[in-house]
Amino acid sequence: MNIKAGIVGYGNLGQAVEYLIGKLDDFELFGIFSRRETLDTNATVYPVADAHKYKDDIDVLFLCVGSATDIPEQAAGFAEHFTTVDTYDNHSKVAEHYAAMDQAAKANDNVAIVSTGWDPGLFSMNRVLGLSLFPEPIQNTFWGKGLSQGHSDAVRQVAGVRRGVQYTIPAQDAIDQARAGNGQGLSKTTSHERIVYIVADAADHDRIREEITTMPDYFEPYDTTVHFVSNEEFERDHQGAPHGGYVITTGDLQGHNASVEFSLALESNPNFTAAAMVAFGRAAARLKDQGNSGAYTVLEVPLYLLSQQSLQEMMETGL
Ligand SMILES: NC(=O)C1=CN([C@@H]2O[C@H](COP(=O)(O)OP(=O)(O)OC[C@H]3O[C@@H](n4cnc5c(N)ncnc54)[C@H](OP(=O)(O)O)[C@@H]3O)[C@@H](O)[C@H]2O)C=CC1
Ligand SMILES: N[C@@H](C[C@H]1CC(C(=O)O)=NO1)C(=O)O
Repeated sequence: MNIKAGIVGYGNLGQAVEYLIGKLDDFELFGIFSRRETLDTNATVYPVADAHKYKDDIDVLFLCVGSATDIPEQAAGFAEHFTTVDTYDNHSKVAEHYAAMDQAAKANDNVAIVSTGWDPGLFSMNRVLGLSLFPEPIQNTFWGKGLSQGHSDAVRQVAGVRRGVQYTIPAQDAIDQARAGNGQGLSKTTSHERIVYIVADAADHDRIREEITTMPDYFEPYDTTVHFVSNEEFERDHQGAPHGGYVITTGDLQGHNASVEFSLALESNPNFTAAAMVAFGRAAARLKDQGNSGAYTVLEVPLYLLSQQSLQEMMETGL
């Protein structure tokens, strides 16, 4: 299958999806849809407002836009015209997003795989797997130390923020407790701190700090520190986007302890997120080709559809 792909949004994630599509022999890039007229790419660039004109040229549209505002405002409109994949990661509003995408996709015989990536995404899959194994599971998720793209996107939406990033730091003793089977009672909010670096005018600092630290869903429950730095410091100290994390599940099986851990160590958060997104793009094209429509979470997509191999090939190699 040769999958014709489009990319909406040419930020960290969009550039990483473009790179990966260029490396894979079952995809070809139709073009990039952006709010900006010129981008640093050799690919064809189209105005994002014109995307619907190319609905018959694209098999899968990768929505590489921000989750804080872009996805809620734009994604369902794309699902009316395209089979889509997104990385929506406002966990408290995933059900709302799924319902909107399901309605738009079903009405137009499209597939929409939502909230791909690693959290939500691969971590979601491993949380379900871990919880399914034990009568009384104890499960904890930890992120970092690293740069959260979703939280960084969220701070960049605050008026007056010229540049911004957010780092997530887990408490090592909490991770140790979880690994020892003592994770019950640990909370994600007390097991992590969030550090934000912002470039903004001094007159706006107090307001920006207040807006960030009280931001629902992203920062409000956490211990969050906001630093204001010069553009030169930002340029010097805040390049790259490493990240990672752990899903740790422990339980007792007839008096025998078991510990299940899924971990990620990422030099580049956007490149890894793109890898998960493109694998689900392959699955989206296949689901559509099989005559399906509507929204899918990563939990509803048969795993073999992500692979470049067929199920038969995987069985013949012994799984
Ligand atoms: N589920 C998961 O595990 C993960 C999810 N994500 C999600 O991915 C989302 C996108 O992340 P990321 O790519 O880092 O966000 P970016 O801020 O880099 O890009 C988001 C959008 O901003 C616009 N943009 C980017 N650069 C510029 C610029 N210089 N000037 C003007 N506009 C710009 C782009 O649109 P345009 O080209 O039209 O200007 C782009 O679509 C995050 O919000 C996060 O929610 C990320 C990582 C993991
Ligand atoms: N969605 C996250 C992926 C992980 C990282 C994270 C955090 O640091 O809080 N939560 O989930 C991202 O945008 O990077």
